[in-house]
Amino acid sequence: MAPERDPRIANAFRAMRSLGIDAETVKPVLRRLLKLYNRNWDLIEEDNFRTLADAIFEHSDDKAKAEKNSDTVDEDVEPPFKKPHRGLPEDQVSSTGGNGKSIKDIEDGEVPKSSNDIMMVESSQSVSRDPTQCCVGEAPSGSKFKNPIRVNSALDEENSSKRLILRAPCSNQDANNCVLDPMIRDIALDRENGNSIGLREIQRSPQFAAPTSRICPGSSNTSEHSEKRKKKLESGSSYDHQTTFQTAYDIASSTCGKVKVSLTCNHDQWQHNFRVPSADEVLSFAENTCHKFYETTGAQFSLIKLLNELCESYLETNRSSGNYIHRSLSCSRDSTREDHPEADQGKRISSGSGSSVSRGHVISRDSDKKKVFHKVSDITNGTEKVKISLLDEKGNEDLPHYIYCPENITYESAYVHASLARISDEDCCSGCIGDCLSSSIPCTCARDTGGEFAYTPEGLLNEKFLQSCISMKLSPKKHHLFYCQDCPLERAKNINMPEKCKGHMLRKFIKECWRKCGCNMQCGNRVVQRGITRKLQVFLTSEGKGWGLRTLEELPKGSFICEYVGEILTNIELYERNKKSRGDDKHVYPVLLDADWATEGVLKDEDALCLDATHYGNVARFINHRCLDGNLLEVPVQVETPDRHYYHLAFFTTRKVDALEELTWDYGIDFDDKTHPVKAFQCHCGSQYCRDRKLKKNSFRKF
Ligand SMILES: C[S@@+](CC[C@H](N)C(=O)[O-])C[C@H]1O[C@@H](n2cnc3c(N)ncnc32)[C@H](O)[C@@H]1O
Repeated sequence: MAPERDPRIANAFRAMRSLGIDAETVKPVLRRLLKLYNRNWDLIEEDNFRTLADAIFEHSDDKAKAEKNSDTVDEDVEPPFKKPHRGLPEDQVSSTGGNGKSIKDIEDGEVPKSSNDIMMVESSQSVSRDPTQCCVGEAPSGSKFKNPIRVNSALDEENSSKRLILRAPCSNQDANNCVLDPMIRDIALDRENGNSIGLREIQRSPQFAAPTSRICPGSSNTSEHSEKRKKKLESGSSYDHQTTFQTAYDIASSTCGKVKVSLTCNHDQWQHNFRVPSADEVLSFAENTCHKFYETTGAQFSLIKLLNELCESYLETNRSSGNYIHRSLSCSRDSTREDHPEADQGKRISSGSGSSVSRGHVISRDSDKKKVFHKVSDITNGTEKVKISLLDEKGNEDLPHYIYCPENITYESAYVHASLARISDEDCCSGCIGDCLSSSIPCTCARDTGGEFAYTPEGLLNEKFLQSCISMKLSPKKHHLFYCQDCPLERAKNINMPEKCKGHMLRKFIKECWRKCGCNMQCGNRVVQRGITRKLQVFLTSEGKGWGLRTLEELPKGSFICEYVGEILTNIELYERNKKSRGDDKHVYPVLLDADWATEGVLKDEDALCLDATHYGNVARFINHRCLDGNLLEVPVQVETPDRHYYHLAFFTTRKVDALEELTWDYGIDFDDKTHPVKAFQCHCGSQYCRDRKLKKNSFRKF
């Protein structure tokens, strides 16, 4: 062994002792390491003797395994790391002995007796989510620990995982002091356990006093890394901490191999659940993502070909212009890896709604300018049955700021009264069973649609109903418009001298079966309430309309897409909001629920409602306007209340829509009316019937 007075040896023992590792355990491992590293102390001392500590734990692991394998182990003798906890039921706190000794003792060749005890939580246990500190309970009866266990939780930034540090006072010291005593076990928080925080023991050894810093070998990955590291050491190459926890693949290459795209992953060995995927797995996953989000549906598309071409382009660009476009590539030049800091800039960020967002850089070949693109895999945060992605391939727009909400929510004063008592026998089909559409005689819920259901058995809007709605909207002749006696819109503008009502469009309602009906949720007359089922995507439009919504699949005529969801506001509240915003907002998101305003003489303010999706809304808030020939039609749907001041506004396709087509509807804007709550904008709908374009033409003629 090394000379006893070598201060580095003393330091090594001291460091291990502070981790609760006794000298007898340290000695053989340190000796082996010194031999292995050719007495290169730098490697051993690095990171506060981390390598030494690792090696000790590996050694103990190996020893335990060897003991287990050779059937010589007495069943009652506990292996050093896998010892079952005695005297306590599972999921409970247990104690174990530990040894501690001074450097002096070691130098004297003496192994000191156990002086400390530790307490630890084993397996899963629910604890409070207090972010700083909490008590998880009293020590169990029979235990010498009389004080509650303290759990400190801390975010381990290096490993992006939360760690809990458990501290327990020992029996032979003052309890208050003991909380600060180095009798601490680190316990990793099992994040996959969701709300019930699970604690998993990382390390345990009867001969160790509680370590003061974390050492956590034991995952399968760690063994993999240990193997790799051992191989490296055996092959004589110098051991480098940096490269040990990296995986690097060359993914693609130019034909001559001069330019390469490689993938590097820095995965710290302490990150428990990290499984190193193969290059093939990564590529096929990425290729699927490309198909899904970038619509690279052609069979000829291959990500690997694309990346190889990228490498070729690198050379080509160099040849032709002498400029580099390499900034987001990791490029190997003459077999020497070059580090490009930008290569690592694709980050996970969080949008205002809490959605998980990928952000990265797109290389623009023309300008050599990097742009930021956004991809959100699910803007609904899991609140809808289907995921809805968001994609900005152009990198021009900030992510939308709002909170995704799958259902309407009352803001303040709106009167939305849905009660079972209000639903009369004529408003439900309590005698029905199963699917109302399968019955030979349509039930009472079809009464409002002329005794026929509005839906087909395939869940589409039936042709007759759809056509009559479309024709009412396309030609709102006089008898399709109604005029309020005392229009809430005009009243909001001037309560004392309201102007004459400008008219509201008459609508056909669908009435869906609901809670008081005897049918089940799969009944064909429950389409809107079952929610979104189609594959949709929010994307950045190229016509300057901002974000838009498109379908990722072909949609038959009459398909239900989504309903318009937002805050339920009274018309007055909307008016006040609009006044406050002073027209500064880039986009506006209100729709009026005015389909039934004509049925009552004078509508109360709290009954004149609208939906505003500015702050809270669903995917419908992204649907842009198109004059007259939009491929969607909005239909009022009665679900939970026969009171038609409040209803759902559902969108159905007016024709077959191809995959990737933008979905649009006619907002019914009067581009001349500057006072309407749905503010007119400069229309870029592109329709030949564009009303705004006509206005421009007209005003042009005037001049
Ligand atoms: C309900 S939002 C639609 C989503 C919006 N494009 C966005 O980026 O969030 C309505 C707003 O979109 C814009 N918009 C919708 N249709 C448009 C069109 N045809 N031409 C120009 N802008 C349009 C207008 O700014 C309008 O106020």
